[in-house]
Amino acid sequence: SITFPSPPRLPLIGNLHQLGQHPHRSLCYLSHRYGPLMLLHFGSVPVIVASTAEAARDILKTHDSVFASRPRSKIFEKLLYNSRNMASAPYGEYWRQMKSVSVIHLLSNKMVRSFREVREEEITLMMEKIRKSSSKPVNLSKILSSLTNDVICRVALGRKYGVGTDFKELIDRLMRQLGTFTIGSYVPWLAWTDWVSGLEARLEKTANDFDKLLERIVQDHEDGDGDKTDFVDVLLAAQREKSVGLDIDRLSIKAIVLDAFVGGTDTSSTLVEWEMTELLRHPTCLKRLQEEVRTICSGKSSVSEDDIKEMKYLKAVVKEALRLHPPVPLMVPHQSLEDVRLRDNHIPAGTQVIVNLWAVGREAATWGPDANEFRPERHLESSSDFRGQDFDLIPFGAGRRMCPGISFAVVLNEVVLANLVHGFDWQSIEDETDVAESIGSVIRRMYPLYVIATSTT
Ligand code: HEM
Repeated sequence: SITFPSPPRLPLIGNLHQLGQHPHRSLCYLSHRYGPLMLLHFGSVPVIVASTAEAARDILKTHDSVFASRPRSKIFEKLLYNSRNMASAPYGEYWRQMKSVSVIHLLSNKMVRSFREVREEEITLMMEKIRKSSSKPVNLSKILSSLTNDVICRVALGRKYGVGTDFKELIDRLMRQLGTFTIGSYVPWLAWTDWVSGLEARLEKTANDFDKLLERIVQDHEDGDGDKTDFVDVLLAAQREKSVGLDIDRLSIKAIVLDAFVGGTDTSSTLVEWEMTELLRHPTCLKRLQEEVRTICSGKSSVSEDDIKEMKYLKAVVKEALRLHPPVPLMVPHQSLEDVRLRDNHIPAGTQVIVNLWAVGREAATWGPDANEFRPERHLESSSDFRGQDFDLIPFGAGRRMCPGISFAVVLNEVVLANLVHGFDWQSIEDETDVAESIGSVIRRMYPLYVIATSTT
């Protein structure tokens, strides 16, 4: 049986009462007492929590293929096509095919490069919006959220569905519901409460509304001229030509498109939100970054993607923000497929595992006594990266289940941040910029970031 250290638990709810509002913080705190691999119980469900780089390596590298599945979740099943999307599909042939379609056809470096114009146009629009605020406080969080939504809409669907459209309203509803906690998943005999509370009916309505909308979008693509190359076009072409080895049906197409929104929108805007928050709290870092960007782009009205390559401090700022504020701090839960021995423990098939990326990024043993401080300089001399090889920094995960959207996300992030600091001087409206965190699986700021932007161009 699993003998990892365990905090004492209560009958029925297990350790759920110890998770609090910010489980990544509570679990990190517990790991200081109970160790890098702990056993908790969420209701009646045993869950292993890994909290250090070494423990993460055990799960995501040494035993990657064993821990590559996902636990079943009623919410995912209801909202995400019965878990036939990639992110929540159990490990197996279907998931493998979906992932290779995404990695090869949708999110490859070549595809990411092909969307450069979309990024540039949307960033220009964002900069104009901020400029119009003419030194009055502006809600940067909202502007960033609509930027990432617009970019992903254009890339995935071929056109924008912005604020005020059914699509945006539905995405917001879906994201809210995906973060819902269902007691029935952990305490099976209380499952009826989810039904009585109307949750199941609400989930079903969202899933149906979303499906109708996606169905219409796919149909429009089939009826259209077909010379565009958004995700839906690429998937429809692959289906026609049977070129991917997988007989992708209509449902898989809609589920892959849905993954891009669920996995890519909030995560991408949240990262810029935290970068700007930390830069405002650390004016010397902001100044150093502005100097770098403005020197490399002197005389230019905006920053292009070619300019970014030389920006070493920019890359250090991005790494430092990802280390301290990984947008998905507890990753997506994994589950073991078969029995395995992990550090002399027998782990039965079907055991859930959570890797606490937030705790890994703040480990004093790797990052030193100032691990909790924002200090981008620490990355300037180091060659370690966040692409899944160096386990002390794994904000996108590692191994088979690693985020397929990493290149897409990083290019967008770097060019957005560089343009923001190039085009404006920034001033916080608070004495000390707030760092309170939201609840949910993507951790953004609790309150929107209001700032004063003064145009420099
Ligand atoms: C800053 C931005 C992003 C961050 C920090 C991030 C982070 C993550 C993390 C931590 C995981 C879980 C890995 C695991 O369970 O082992 C993940 C999975 C995933 N991400 Fe991202 N992500 C980002 C952007 C994106 C984008 C832009 C897309 C798509 C357009 C995307 C699509 C996905 C998908 C489909 C999965 C599931 C992969 C699987 O289960 O095999 N993500 N991401």
